[in-house]
Amino acid sequence: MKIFSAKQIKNWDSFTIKNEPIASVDLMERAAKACADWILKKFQQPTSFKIVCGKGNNGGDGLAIARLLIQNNFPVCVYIAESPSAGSGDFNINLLRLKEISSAIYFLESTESFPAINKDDVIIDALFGTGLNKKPSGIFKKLIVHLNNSGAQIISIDIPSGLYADVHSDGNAIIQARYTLSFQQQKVAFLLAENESFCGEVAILDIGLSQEYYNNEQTPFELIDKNTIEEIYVPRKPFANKGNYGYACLVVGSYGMMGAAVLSARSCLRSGVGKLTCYICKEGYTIMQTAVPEAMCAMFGTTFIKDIDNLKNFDVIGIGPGIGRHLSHKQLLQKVFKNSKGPAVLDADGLNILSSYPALYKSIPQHSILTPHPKEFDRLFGKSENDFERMELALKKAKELSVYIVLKGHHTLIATPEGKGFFNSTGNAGMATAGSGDVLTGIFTGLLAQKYTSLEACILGVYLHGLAGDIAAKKLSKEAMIAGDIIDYLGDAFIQISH
Ligand SMILES: NC(=O)C1=CN([C@@H]2O[C@H](COP(=O)(O)OP(=O)(O)OC[C@H]3O[C@@H](n4cnc5c(N)ncnc54)[C@H](OP(=O)(O)O)[C@@H]3O)[C@@H](O)[C@H]2O)[C@H](O)CC1
Ligand SMILES: [K+]
Repeated sequence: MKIFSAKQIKNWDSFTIKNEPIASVDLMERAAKACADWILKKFQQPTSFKIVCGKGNNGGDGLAIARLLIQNNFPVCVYIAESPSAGSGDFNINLLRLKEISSAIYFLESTESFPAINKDDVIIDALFGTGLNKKPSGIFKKLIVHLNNSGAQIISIDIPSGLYADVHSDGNAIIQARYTLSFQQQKVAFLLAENESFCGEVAILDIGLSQEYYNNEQTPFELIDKNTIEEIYVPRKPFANKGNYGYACLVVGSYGMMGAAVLSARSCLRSGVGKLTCYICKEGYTIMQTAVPEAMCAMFGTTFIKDIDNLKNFDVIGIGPGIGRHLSHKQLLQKVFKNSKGPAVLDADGLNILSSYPALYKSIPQHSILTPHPKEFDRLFGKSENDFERMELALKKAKELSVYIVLKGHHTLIATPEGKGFFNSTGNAGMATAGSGDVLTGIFTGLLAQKYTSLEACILGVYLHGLAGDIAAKKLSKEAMIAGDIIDYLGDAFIQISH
């Protein structure tokens, strides 16, 4: 699903109003009804709502929600933050409509007029939406702090007030929502870790914005969903043999880190690869042959891999999990880069070694997949001040080096050489566990070997990895699940995407 900027969302709004056609106040009513329906499902009597509104359309949504909740017999007080603005047209229409059924409407002109808030109250935050155009200051800033300090649950309408939808919200006072009810689609700000404490649980509500605008509008950002996966996933052919599904190579493991090697080998095989050889150190031989009998082994070095050969035999090479940082690994990387038939997969210590030799960056095979977590990313490309800056840098570097950068996180970002950014929608905090990244490397290597393109392998890989993690968390809990469980549930994940 495409993700639009605040400006594009505004245009989407106008396009819908003009072409559906629908009066803007009726579109606001549709948005408010979607929010009220969600709230009515979640909260029972005798919840008391305090709705805090600005004077733009976000505030208008708040007023319409107030009316709908009152009509459902909930106690509702409305507070409007005063400003010199006359209020948007639809705000004013909704204010008149609300006044007909309620007198509990208060204007906040100073901190003295701020309401006392009970911990059991539920606050609905409709102060600012996507129209935020400067840092909240003065009474607005104080109001945001007052609401955050109240200890009451906050539901933000469209976006937590104070947060920008698609740029870094540098030091802004921002509402810390328990829930954010946003319209039609995710916003980039919701997908970045730096905003986790503001957005809470995000629910996306369908308000019927124009499909035509959605189809025709271009954007660099997408959220990977079921539809994206349906377009990519290729079911196995009935007459297939293992030769049809590629020959992968993993350069993995060292003394004390054979677990990473085993995890990546198992996940590579569970991703459907035809054949796999693991390049490992001698001391890992018995471990690998016992733990993963389906994989073949080639051995070099005693405690770590010293050298490799015959790389031309493989359709794809994955390098990194558990190899440690040894001086000779520079040559190892050079050999892999030189002998790779196509794109390679680089992870963990593979990336750490690479970051010590920036001169090697230019020789990374075209369309290779680099899978750094934020710290590895910073080591490779330099520190970023915030998540937006890191995202932009990932897009720049992916283009510059003609590689796919998979920046791992809660919503993993795939930065492509074409300048696009795909966010993953599967996965959970239980996957923040040792070995989870090794599993992902195995999956990418397995999918590339089966002739998925690098972009397809990235998208399908992160989605399957997250989905298997979600299934594991459901069965075992986020706490108890370990990386090996992600592999164990890869089969269920494949079954889900193939139906
Ligand atoms: N397409 C949709 O998704 C729909 C969205 N709706 C809702 O509309 C808002 C966006 O409404 P908009 O009126 O454009 O903007 P806001 O309500 O967010 O606020 C704009 C007003 O606030 C003032 N402003 C902005 N920043 C500040 C600040 N830091 N301090 C003080 N005041 C601020 C600004 O006034 P200026 O005169 O200063 O420019 C604006 O007046 C969207 O988020 C949804 O909630 C529709 O209801 C349905 C369709
Ligand atoms: K809001």
